[in-house]
Amino acid sequence: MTLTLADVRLSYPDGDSRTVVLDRIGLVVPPGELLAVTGPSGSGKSSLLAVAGALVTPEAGTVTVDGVPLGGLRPAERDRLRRSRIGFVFQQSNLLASHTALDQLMLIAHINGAPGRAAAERARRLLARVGLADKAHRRPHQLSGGERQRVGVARALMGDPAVLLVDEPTSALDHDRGTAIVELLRDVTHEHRVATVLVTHDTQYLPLADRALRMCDGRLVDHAAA
Ligand SMILES: Nc1ncnc2c1ncn2[C@@H]1O[C@H](COP(=O)(O)OP(=O)(O)OP(=O)(O)O)[C@@H](O)[C@H]1O
Repeated sequence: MTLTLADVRLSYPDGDSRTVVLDRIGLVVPPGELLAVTGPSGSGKSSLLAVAGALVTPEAGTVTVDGVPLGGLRPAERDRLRRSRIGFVFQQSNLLASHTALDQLMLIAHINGAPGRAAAERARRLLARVGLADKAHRRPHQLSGGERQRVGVARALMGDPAVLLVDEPTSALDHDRGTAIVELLRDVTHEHRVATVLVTHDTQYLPLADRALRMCDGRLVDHAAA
């Protein structure tokens, strides 16, 4: 299984006590599955992504990415695994203003130490896959919000991740463009056999996912139980 969380617990100090943000989370996301996670503001959705993405270390429990338990890794090894096996797509696409769409992807190839011709071909293929073949040389301000998110999806796939973590990608988009982004995420999840966790406030997108769970006070529950 590509992404596994077992009995994961995270809390933050809150005055004299602590607020439990993730409460004994168990989750398995297999390759090729788009899992949508909804839930009210403050319920722990972003914290779940931070722990799954090796950005925050939980107090208890284990997170396993692509067969590797994160708990046993030194910080440098964890950083390497994050770079090589985990892709992130953010609420705002977080693109570099001075870089073209193609350069945003090539930056990943540079960071991973393989910026050659094969990487350039992969970058062009991915941009074509997200519908931007003819806009590869545009900078972010020359793209629409939906197009910027498409670049963000292509960039996240550039490093050939096993896990894709997506935080509110539709929040700045209207319904049609939001639907198109979630459908794109579902399709590339299937094609690239990545394990994708999509956090969204918006329950209208849930039918597009392969599976949907709800965060409720730090627990992950089925929608029927929420
Ligand atoms: N670094 C931190 N220190 C202290 N408390 C934190 C920290 N990060 C998050 N929290 C708290 O943890 C809880 C869960 O936050 P989280 O961002 O995971 O929720 P969320 O479901 O993603 O919310 P939203 O939908 O508003 O983005 C909140 O009560 C938040 O205030």
